[in-house]
Amino acid sequence: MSNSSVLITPDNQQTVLQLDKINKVFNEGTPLANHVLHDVSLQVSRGELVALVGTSGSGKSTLLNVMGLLDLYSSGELRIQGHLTQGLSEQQRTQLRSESIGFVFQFHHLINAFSTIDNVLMPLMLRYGKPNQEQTEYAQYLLNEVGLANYAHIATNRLSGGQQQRVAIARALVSRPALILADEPTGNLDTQTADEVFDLFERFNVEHQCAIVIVTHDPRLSARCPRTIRLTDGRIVYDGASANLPNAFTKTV
Ligand SMILES: Nc1ncnc2c1ncn2[C@@H]1O[C@H](COP(=O)(O)OP(=O)(O)OP(=O)(O)O)[C@@H](O)[C@H]1O
Repeated sequence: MSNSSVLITPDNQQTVLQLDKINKVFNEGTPLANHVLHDVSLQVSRGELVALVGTSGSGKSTLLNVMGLLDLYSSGELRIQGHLTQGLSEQQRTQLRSESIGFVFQFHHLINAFSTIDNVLMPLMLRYGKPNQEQTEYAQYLLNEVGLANYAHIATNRLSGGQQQRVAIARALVSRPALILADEPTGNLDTQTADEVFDLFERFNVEHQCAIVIVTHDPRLSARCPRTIRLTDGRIVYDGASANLPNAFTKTV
């Protein structure tokens, strides 16, 4: 399925994520200092589906963690839905994160002992406490959407890997975020299941108009994203249409 139908026009285009000259130095000021991100500038608008690619160690996860306010950056400016993130307290960062961003990781971090629907509701429970009827109905709607309508009350450790990743996607969407950040979400799935999980990202991207940035080593999946950003040694070396990615940059491992 192509994503070319995304309804972005100049009128409703809205910047969800903006990075200006972001640098990240681990262990700054120590002999172990490691300058991993170098002047990374990019913008992601509502409804975009973006692949973040690059060889192992190029800084993809570091960049995703910075974008998601899971890690601090060393210099530059980062805005999420127009909010400047510099100088926010930990509590404010957590609030902005939980209001604006949904995460999907390779290892989905579901809580095994909990039912599927409680896992989906977890971000809302952490924020608001006991879920209300509208929230529960929305979680059930998302489970229907990811093909798990009948699994709501089954413990997640009884689901297959692909099913668990579907639960993680529903969980990422439950707070209706403007941005989904996914780090190798299909990394431990077989090809067919990876394709099916990716179909869901495409569908939610179009139907909910959430922006999605997805780290992947799989060139088949990055080719399905209209836009690719490629990192080499923590620098953006390509940012444009995936279809125009130079051959020299198609290697994603
Ligand atoms: N907490 C940390 N402290 C110091 N260096 C780190 C830390 N986390 C990551 N790095 C370094 O940052 C660089 C980029 O790592 P990162 O995990 O972002 O790469 P990646 O492109 O996601 O790699 P992969 O595709 O293998 O997951 C590596 O050199 C790594 O060693």
